[in-house]
Amino acid sequence: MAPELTDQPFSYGLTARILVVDDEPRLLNTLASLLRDRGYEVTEAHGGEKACALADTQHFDLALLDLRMPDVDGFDVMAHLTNVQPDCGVIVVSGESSFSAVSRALRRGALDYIRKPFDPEELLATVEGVIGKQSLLKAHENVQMRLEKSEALHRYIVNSSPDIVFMLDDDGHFCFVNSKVESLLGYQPSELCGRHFRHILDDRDVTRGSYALKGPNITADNPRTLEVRLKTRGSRRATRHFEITAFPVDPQTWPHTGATQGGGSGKLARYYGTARDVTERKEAEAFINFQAYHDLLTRLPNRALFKDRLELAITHARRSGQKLAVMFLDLDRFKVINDTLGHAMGDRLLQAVTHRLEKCIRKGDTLSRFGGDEFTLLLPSIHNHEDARQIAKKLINSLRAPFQLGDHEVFVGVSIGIAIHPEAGENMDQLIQNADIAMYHVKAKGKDGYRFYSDSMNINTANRLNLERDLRLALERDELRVFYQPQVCSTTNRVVGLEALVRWQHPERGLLYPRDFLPLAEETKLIGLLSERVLDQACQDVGRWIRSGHPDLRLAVNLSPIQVEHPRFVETLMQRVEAHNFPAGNLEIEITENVIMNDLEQISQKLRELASKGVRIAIDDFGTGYSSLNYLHRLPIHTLKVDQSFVKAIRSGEDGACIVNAIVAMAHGLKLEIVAEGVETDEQLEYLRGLGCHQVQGFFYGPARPAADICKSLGQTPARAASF
Ligand SMILES: Nc1nc2c(ncn2[C@@H]2O[C@H](COP(=O)(O)O[C@H]3[C@@H](O)[C@H](n4cnc5c(=O)[nH]c(N)nc54)O[C@@H]3COP(=O)(O)O)[C@@H](O)[C@H]2O)c(=O)[nH]1
Repeated sequence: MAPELTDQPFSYGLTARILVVDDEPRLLNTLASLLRDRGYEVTEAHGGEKACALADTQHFDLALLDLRMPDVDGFDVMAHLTNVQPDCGVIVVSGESSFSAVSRALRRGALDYIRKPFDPEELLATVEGVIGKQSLLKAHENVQMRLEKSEALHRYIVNSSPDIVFMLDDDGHFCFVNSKVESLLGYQPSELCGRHFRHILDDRDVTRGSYALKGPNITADNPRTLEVRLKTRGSRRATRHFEITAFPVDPQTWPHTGATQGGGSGKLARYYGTARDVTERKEAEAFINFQAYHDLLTRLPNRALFKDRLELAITHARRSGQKLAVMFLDLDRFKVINDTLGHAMGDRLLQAVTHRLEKCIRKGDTLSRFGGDEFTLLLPSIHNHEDARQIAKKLINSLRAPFQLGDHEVFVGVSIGIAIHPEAGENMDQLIQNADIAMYHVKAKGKDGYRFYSDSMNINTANRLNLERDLRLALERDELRVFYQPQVCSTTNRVVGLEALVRWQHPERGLLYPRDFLPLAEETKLIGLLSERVLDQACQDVGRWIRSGHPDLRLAVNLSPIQVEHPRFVETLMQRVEAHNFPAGNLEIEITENVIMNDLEQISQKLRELASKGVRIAIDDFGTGYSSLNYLHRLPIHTLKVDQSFVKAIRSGEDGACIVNAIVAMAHGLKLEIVAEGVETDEQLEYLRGLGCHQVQGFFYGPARPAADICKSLGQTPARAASF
């Protein structure tokens, strides 16, 4: 027995404290002596009033109570004791023998009844019996209380666990689940009990999750751990990530069956464990992972992920014998917009561009942001070049419409280089590099277009470095030459103009053509210096011829987009022209439509400035670029140069020639001069004459030649190439 377990210590056996109440002093005394002799701690109360007063101040385990007393009777004392000391047992010792009095006393809570006069032994036996019962009851209450406390403590600990705590039977039905399941997933523990845990597994994890407990080797030392997604309750259909650890239940230590929260299969609990919510960790991991492989601004795959996918696609293409395409996309005019409107607008533009580009591709394609305004696109399975061409056109067209950035309407274009596997590269690096090289060729040709990589574009890195070094030396050593190709009046056969075309007299490789070194000059920005040299030389040569009797002779010079886009373009050009005293009215600059459209506003301003100084403007390769006719009458344009490809088409019949017809008719309508390029045959010349195209240029009259040759021929009639 453990009396300290009670709130008010109970006096067991001989140490029990007994209150004896009677209005007869003699009887009171006898009773008290009898009990004291047995070792009880006895307090005497002479009458009911005294008894109530004692009960207010002292604790008793038992009261021996006379019923019939004046003023405050036994029933009143019982009522008072019930109030102030409900644990105190009562034995009625009374002369009252009526059934109703006895029954009333017992109903009011008396534990026994002894009739006066009493037999001392019987009385002591009754007292002992009642005290024994009392202490048993008390002990039971204590045990009960301890159990309840212990149960509450364990329940508190289990329910306060940050994890879901569960027990499952052999089939995987819940036997128990703590209330954490409600705050984490929204289920009531009672609704889960008896249900299979599959019920809360996310559909994607049902198979893996269901088999997780099937393994034979789950032991206390080798618990089963797995990560699964669990469904939350309700219509949100959200899932959260959990790390589950399941241990086997030892039937020796937990031999109980069934559910502890209602329902249940009645089977033995087989597993117990915890499910820890790791959603935040998983989301953080997913974010870190996303960040490592994606560009956060556009949310596109980054360079690393692109390379990874390309590597896989190449392996697959090799196995299946299929082709794949890599495109390198570089935005035109992005830098200007970014510098003018600020980086925030630049970022918005990149997002909007991404959005449009994404709409042009299929699910299996990979569009990535390679850096800055560069994107790469992988088309993992194409049939032929035509497939890639269609996509490239789609991408270019998708960016044609203006972008609205706040109050600003801006235009961007895109230059696309395409490398097809396996022709344009066997491995990942080659393909990306070659697509990049092809893209540079688009840029050099006036941007906003696409080109397929071809071997002629490639100069490997070592060659590239050598070539760059050689080109710098060429500028120092004055190895660049300016050749001139005549522009001839088709009716008089007289030379009306000369197009300056650069050549490089390489000390080892001989005469090099622009295609061999201009892309590199553009890339390395040597184009500026190179163009200055060409212009200086051409102004000197042609200026001399003008002064020596050919006052109307026109000098046509090609300009690189990089030159035109330079903020000090007009100033620099005019400085050189004036330095050579070259008449501005004899100078015609050739630019492509794409250069104009790249930055219509800026370029128009520059062209107007030049035109106001007398410089003529020619649109080179007309018909191959934007072909946005709108700018023609808004800009000070003097000449349209019909591209060679249209002139070549003349020989293939009427269909091929119809573009030339249209361009010439339009030029007449707009009162523009027209020069047909690439004229090689009589047939082409006749056709053009017939159309009223009065100026022609091409091998028919001869290729571009050095100044010395031109000098000799000037004034002569170059009827055929041989005479020029
Ligand atoms: N920025 C600068 N660009 C320049 C300069 N010099 C040349 N270029 C650009 O290089 C392109 C190629 O020039 P080139 O190899 O000299 O070819 C020119 C002619 O040789 C060629 N042509 C002329 N007639 C015919 C012909 O009958 N058939 C035929 N197959 N080819 C012919 O065409 C080129 C001239 O074309 P265009 O410029 O369109 O008038 C050249 O296109 C320039 O863009 C330079 O100094 N700076």
